[in-house]
This record gives sequence, structure tokens and C-alpha cells, in this order.
Amino acid sequence: MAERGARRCCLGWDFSTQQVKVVAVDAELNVFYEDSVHFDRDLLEFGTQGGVHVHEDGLTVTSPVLMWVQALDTILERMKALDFDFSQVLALSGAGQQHGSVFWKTGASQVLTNLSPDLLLHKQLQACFSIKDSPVWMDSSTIAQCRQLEAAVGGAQALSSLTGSRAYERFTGNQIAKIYQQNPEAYSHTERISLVSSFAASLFLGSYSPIDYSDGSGMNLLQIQDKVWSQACLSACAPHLEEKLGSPVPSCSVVGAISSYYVQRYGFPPGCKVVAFTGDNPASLAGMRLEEGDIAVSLGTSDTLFLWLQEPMPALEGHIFCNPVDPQHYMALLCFKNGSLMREKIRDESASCSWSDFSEALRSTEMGNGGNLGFYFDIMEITPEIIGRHRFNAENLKVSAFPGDVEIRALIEGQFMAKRIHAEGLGYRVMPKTKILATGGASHNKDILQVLADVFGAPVYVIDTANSACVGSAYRAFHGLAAGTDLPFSEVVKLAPNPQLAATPSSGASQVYEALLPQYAKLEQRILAQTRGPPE
Ligand SMILES: O=C(CO)[C@@H](O)[C@H](O)CF
Repeated sequence: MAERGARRCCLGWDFSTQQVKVVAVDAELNVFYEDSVHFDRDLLEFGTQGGVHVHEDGLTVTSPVLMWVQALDTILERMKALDFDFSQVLALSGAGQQHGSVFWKTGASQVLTNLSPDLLLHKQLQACFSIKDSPVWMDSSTIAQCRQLEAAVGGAQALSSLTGSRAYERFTGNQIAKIYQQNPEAYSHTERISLVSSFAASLFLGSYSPIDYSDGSGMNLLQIQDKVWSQACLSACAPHLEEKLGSPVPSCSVVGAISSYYVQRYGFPPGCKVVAFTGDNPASLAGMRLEEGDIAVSLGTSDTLFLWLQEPMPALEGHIFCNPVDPQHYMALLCFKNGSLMREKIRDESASCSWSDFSEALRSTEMGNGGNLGFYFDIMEITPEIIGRHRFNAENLKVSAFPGDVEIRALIEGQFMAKRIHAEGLGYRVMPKTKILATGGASHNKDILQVLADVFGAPVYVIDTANSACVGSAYRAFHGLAAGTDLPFSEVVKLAPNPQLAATPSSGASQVYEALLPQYAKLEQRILAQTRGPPE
């Protein structure tokens, strides 16, 4: 329920895969209001599962764009019914699921700029989209377009060096190429192409919002060093693409004032600023208040690393995006598919299904595990592309099994050594001021976090990231209020609640792992060579 009484605030929105969420954050950076509309539960008429439609080919995955519009209507109407005081909103920003795309039909801008405050948005935008089912990040139907794009720019590494990633099926440039090739009529009747983030910003702006550098880095189209569209990539994907995308802008840009539609219908102040929306992961980096040298480790079904990079080294794995809060720097995402499901399997096999026995095994085994190293990939890993379980003793000889407690430490040390090795492969460096922010299910296990601290040689803090994309968006809205003052983002958010210290490196940890990390890297390369077969 919204508190009564004036409370100047910023709103942070998240147009994610399964829901639209909003938080209201006051000047002391306290979250005092939140609400969400869950697509499957609250908008049954669209018939989504997990917010999407998986098509019969099993590869094409889309979401109805009007579902996103209707979800926004629903939240705003609910806030209005609860007497939320919109007049106190100084600025708003938001996030969108990355890579998804919205195709605005020719003439839609006229509708967007002339919205009637007497009607809901979705009633007025019904005919504004040339593609009604937007491709989203779970789509993997564009392998042909990925190969065409890489060939056009000189290969996978060339594309990664240019745009921060090799070609990925979900990346927007490849999705646009597919639509141009398979639905040229719709493409020719498209006057603007937005990301989900800039689409959402457009709804608040009442005109087309530009794509920000950070979310634009997830398209295989933006040159991340120069922050301009790559002409080679644009022309490889579709004709007249640059005019449909508009020019990208710094993520901290104020893209305009809120549309009069919201002033008249909901009571927003006419001067309420709209700060460029960005991708959900860049917004989460802002919400976690990651700083130079920090690393965020989300320990979930798959493990995801968020890195803050000064000098990125684009590679054939992972993704490098322009940094959402510091235009001079970058961020990177690395995904490890064998995360908690692998930890649970080894717990069941070697710790009698008990986390306390699992923890006891970690406490009773030494750092470095006597030189025993393990690689545990029961499903095909993507970082790197290995499958199966591979164990090596201190003499680097393959062994078929470890004793239970050694197996448990080998799993956890291996998972974290892999993270450090691949993060450093993208240009990440542990610094004296490095903080590791841990989140996700396994971050509740202090013994697992102790190994994380030891392997990285840095303190580990735990942080609740449930609303990180929304809260990060509200923080970015506050930062937008300081636009033009050069006030750094870290200054704007210094009042935010601090993460809690959970583990610090054991004495002697750096000696142990400085010796072990190169050995782990060598063995990983050995497994890769064996599984890929001898080089041609
Ligand atoms: O594809 C992804 C990042 O590259 C996902 O994390 C989406 O952003 C989820 F919405």
C-alpha cells in the first residue's frame, strides 16, 4: 500500500521476461512502494508460459508486445486506485529484458505523441506494431543469420572485438535479419525498431526513445569502443536499419520529460524526467552498486558473473557491454550453466543429500585439496564448451573418483577457479579494493562463500538482488537528476543499504591458488583439446 503524505521519489521499472515491476525509491534511497504484474497470472488472455510463447519449432520464442503495454496500464491504474502520489515523482528510469525487439509500424509515432488521457495505452496502441509477437532472448532460431553476420565482418572473433560478443542467436541484429528475410512486408512497414528497454522508455516519453549504449551492446550491432553503430554489421543484417534504430545515447542520458498523457491521466509533474532505460543485467549492476574492480556472482541454476571492466578483452565466450553507470568503462557477463543443479547432485552423491554434511566436508578439507582438481559438467557447459566429469590427482593424472569430501571441495574450488580464470580472460583483474558480491541460493552457505573468498583473494559480501534491476533503475533515475554535474553514480547512491560481509580470504589462500589456477587452466585446455579432437 502506498504511504500517504508527500515523499519525493524516483520510480524504477523492470519489463522482464515474466512480469512488469515497479519500485518507488525516496531521497534517502529507501524503497517504499513496489508492485508487479505477472503476465501468466494476471494477463491470462495472452496465454503465455513464463511470459513467452515457445513456437512449434522449439527454437522461436516470442512475447506479445501488447501484453507488455497492458501490464503497464494495469500497474499504473492500480497505483492510481491506491492514491499513489505521482506528483512527487522527480524522474523515472527502467530496464528491459535484453536483446528483445519491438517493431513500430509506420505512423505509430503520431499515435504515441497524441495519446488521449481518457483511454488506456493498450487501447490506443493496438495497431502500432508491425510485428505483434516480439522476439525475445530465449529465441535460438537465428543460427543462419549469426553465421552470415560473422562471415560479413571477418569471423567470430572479429565480431566480438567490434561489438563485444561473437554472434549469438538471441542478439537483436540477428533477430532483425531474420525478420527482414522472412517477413519483408512487415519490415518495410516498420518505421522504428526498439529494444524492450527503449520501447518501455518510449511509452513514458510519448515518442521514440533512443537505445542506450549498454543495452545496445547486446545487439551485435554497436561498436563498443566508439559507441556508434557498425556500418558493416548494419548492412549485413538489413537495409535502412540505421534510420529505424536512431542514434544510440549514453546510458545516463535524460531522454526527455514525461509525456503529457501521464501528467493528465495520473498526475505526474510535467517536469518529471525520463532517464534512458537499459538492459536488465546492466540495471542490476547499478542496483548492486558494483564499482571498479568488483565482481558480482549470482549462484543460481546457472551461475552468472557480472564484471566491471576498464580494459575489456572481447573473446569467443561471454559478453562485454558498455558500462551503464560509467561511460568510460565496461561490464561483462559470463554464464556457467553447471551451477546449483551440479552442486545439488554432488551434495546428494557425496554428502548424503545434506548441506550441513556438504559444509562439513568443505571445513574438513584443506585449501588446494591436496592438488586434486575436478571439472563437473553434467550438462554441456558453455564456459567453456565441455561436458562430463573429469578428475585429476596432484600429479595431473586422470582418476575416476575422489573420496566424498575431496569430491565436494574439488567441485566448489573448480567452479570458482573457472570463474576467476574466465573473468581474467575477459580483462578482469582482482584489485586491492575488489569486493565480491554474492547472490542467489548458494550465497546462503558461508562455507561455499569462504572458498569463493579464498580463490579470488577478496572479501565476499552478500546482497539481496530480488529487485536489483528495478532498484538500479531508480538509482539511475536519481543519477539522471544530477545530469550535467559530473556527479559520479557512486556518490548518488552512497546512502543505499550496504551489503553484508560474509567471508574474507584465509591466510595463505593467495599462495595456494596462485599455484593452482594455472594448473586448472592447463587441464581445462587439455580436456577441451581431447573433446574437440586434434586441431586440423
Ligand atoms: O540474455 C540475457 C543476457 O544476455 C538474459 O539475461 C536476459 O537479459 C534476461 F532477460
